[in-house]
Amino acid sequence: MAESEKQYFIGTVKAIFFENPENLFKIFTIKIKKTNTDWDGKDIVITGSFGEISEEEEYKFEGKMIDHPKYGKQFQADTYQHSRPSGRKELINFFSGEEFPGIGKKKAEKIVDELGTDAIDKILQDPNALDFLKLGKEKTDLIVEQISKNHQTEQVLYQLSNFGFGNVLGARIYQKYGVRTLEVINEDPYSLVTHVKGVGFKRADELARRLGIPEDDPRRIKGALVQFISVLVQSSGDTYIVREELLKRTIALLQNGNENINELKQKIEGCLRELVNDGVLLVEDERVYDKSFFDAEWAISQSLKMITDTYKGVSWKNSAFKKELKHVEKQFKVSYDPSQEEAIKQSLTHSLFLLTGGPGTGKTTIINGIVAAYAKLNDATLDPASEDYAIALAAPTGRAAKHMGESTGLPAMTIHRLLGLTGTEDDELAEPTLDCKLLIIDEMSMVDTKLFRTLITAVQPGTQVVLVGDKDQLPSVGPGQIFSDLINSGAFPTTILTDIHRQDENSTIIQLAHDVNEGIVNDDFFQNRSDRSYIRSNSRNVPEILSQIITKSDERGFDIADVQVLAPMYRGIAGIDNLNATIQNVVNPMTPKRKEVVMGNVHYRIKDKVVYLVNTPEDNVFNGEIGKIIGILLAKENVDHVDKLVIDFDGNEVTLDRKDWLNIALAYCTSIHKAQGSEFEMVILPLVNEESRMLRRNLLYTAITRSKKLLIMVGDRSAFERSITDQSSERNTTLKERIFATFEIKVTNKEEPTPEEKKDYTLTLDMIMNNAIDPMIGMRDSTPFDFMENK
Ligand SMILES: Nc1ncnc2c1ncn2[C@@H]1O[C@H](COP(=O)(O)OP(=O)(O)OP(=O)(O)O)[C@@H](O)[C@H]1O
Repeated sequence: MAESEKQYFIGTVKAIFFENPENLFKIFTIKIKKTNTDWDGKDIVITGSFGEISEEEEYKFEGKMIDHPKYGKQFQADTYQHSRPSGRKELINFFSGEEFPGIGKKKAEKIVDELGTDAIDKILQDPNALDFLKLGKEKTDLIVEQISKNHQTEQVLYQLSNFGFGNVLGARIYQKYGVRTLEVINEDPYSLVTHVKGVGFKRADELARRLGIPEDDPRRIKGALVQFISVLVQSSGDTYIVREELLKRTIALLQNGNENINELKQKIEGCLRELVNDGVLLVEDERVYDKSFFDAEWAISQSLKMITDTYKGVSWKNSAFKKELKHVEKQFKVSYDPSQEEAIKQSLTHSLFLLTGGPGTGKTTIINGIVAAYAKLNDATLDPASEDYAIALAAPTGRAAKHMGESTGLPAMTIHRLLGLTGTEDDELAEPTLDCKLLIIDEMSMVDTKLFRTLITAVQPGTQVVLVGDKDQLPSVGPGQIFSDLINSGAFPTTILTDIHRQDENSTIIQLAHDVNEGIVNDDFFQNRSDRSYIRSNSRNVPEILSQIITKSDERGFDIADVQVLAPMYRGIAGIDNLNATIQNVVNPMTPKRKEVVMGNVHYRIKDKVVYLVNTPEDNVFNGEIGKIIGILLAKENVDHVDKLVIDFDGNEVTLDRKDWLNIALAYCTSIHKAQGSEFEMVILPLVNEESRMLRRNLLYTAITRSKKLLIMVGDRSAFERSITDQSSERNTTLKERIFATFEIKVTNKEEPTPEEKKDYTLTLDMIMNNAIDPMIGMRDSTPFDFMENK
């Protein structure tokens, strides 16, 4: 075999034994006709991403031989083609065959004489290549269509690989646009930025350059604008971008030093107008929105107005309320304090009520009271099996929903489940309706703009809605700060609970959380108490210290399921990925006889603690749920020939094929964001100076409040101090303004944000023009995905 020649196999597909519909990955065997490798078997297993592969058909596969640790030698194909007739005789038979009526042997000979032995390629590249036959347009088109139909998918994937897209991304692009892929790309490669996850502006830009699209082409400018809006909204959590900021960033990205900046700016503004005309973006005053966020904020405020307008009030008197509350207090063996009593009353007498409070202030106790008193006063049934049952309880995470269900004794579910959402892009288009009279949502701080839009627009006239949460926790991962915007609008009755009721003499964690929330930094924070301690460490020593703590906690009888390490970031020596590997080696190490499967850099073994990263309602597993691996089924041991993991999510056993392992991660250490809505017996919290740009009060507060019994803080003292003193700035949203407008609330004395509250928009156009400032400052080595997701 010549050095430069690629390894190939030509053969007929015998049996396809694995296909992943998501990414076109397939595994099959072929009967070999020809190869330039030294493989001397009759068959070979081929793996790779392919469009349509049909059994009994002949293909040529190019790629390389690999030695799979379990399955032995296989051929990993990176390109493939339907075997084409190549010799003169074969080609003449092909063209004169039944597939092409109207072409006899003579005409077939003519084609090969004229176009040569690569006639098929020539016809695929140029649909006019057959014009010389003078068959007439209709007939010629039919022949060209027939040829391309046979070779289309592979043609597209082949072309995509020429464009530099790997198998996975290429397959994803093909899945989006199908046979129109090349047409779409040629027309506007930047549309990939909007439509295909994983293709960013830079990638589309490289493609555009190859296709000869000029640098100042409007398609390029629009691609940059759309990309920036999407990245900035996701990274900042804002629902819009300040126009000047967007222009600056776009100029900085597009300029190459030669053009006139003012001209470029005008062009960008022209493209911005076109995107607005096309309904992709929306500009209002100095704000630029992705139109879907603009619409969502309006839809939310209008639904809230409908809910308050259609509420008819109550038929019972205050004396009846007082009487029923006494019964409820007796039932729950509790005596509600005045603010708690007021909260229950407000919730029962209003269409929409907001309840916020820190840990242990009695939110759950109040929800119980609301439900019980509501049932009594409205003569409503609490029997979920009854046709008349009309109470819906939900929370953003499975864990929080479970907690709600356990404390009320009534069915509670995730908001996704309640609304029949799938957790995929399709949710954007969903318009569910909610058939209930009382709706209570817990952990409201985690609900983002898009989810709240779907939730609140589903509510029917006359429903009473109670939204409960802790406004001081981290805001939602997705854009928006719904709960605090609703509270700060002042448009709805709200109770802010401040008194701590949890009676545990030895507990100092809750008080610590409240102190952090008030910005109190003192020595007490770093003192060791019976339920919390602080261990000073730099980032390098964090893994070793954590290993020791976990070994000790194991000796003290803590189940690893109850011990949770929470960290702010994925990267770094004290980051989530490294700590997971470290802890796994301590609590669940590999031994020669154990089974293990590997995915990327992650090893999975029986007993490993894992977290689920997406919503799969059909299996009843949701994002953030923690489970334990209880079985590993190797491909060679099962009929499907695929590696499988069996995971126990709290009694719900789910089997995941290898292709679904992207949906899980090791969970000895998770992000603080992911832990929202969950509580753990023991929390270990490493914070180090390297994470300084992430360290904010609400992050530390959220982490501390996840701990029920024991809290161990490890890291740089200054990292903790900074977390307490650095308040996060408000997100930029306009929900409050929409509420003011919809509810016709006159805003007087509108407060200007303080300089610290304003986002850091200090880059001036001049500085960028002079190349004095890196326009990607603060963004280059980090994205929100660094700490929001694990990929
Ligand atoms: N008025 C009260 N009198 C006595 N105990 C109370 C009162 N209110 C709440 N509690 C008790 O305080 C503890 C904390 O209450 P609860 O769980 O309702 O608070 P929470 O705000 O939901 O807290 P978290 O968010 O941490 O779960 C519980 O043990 C509860 O029984």
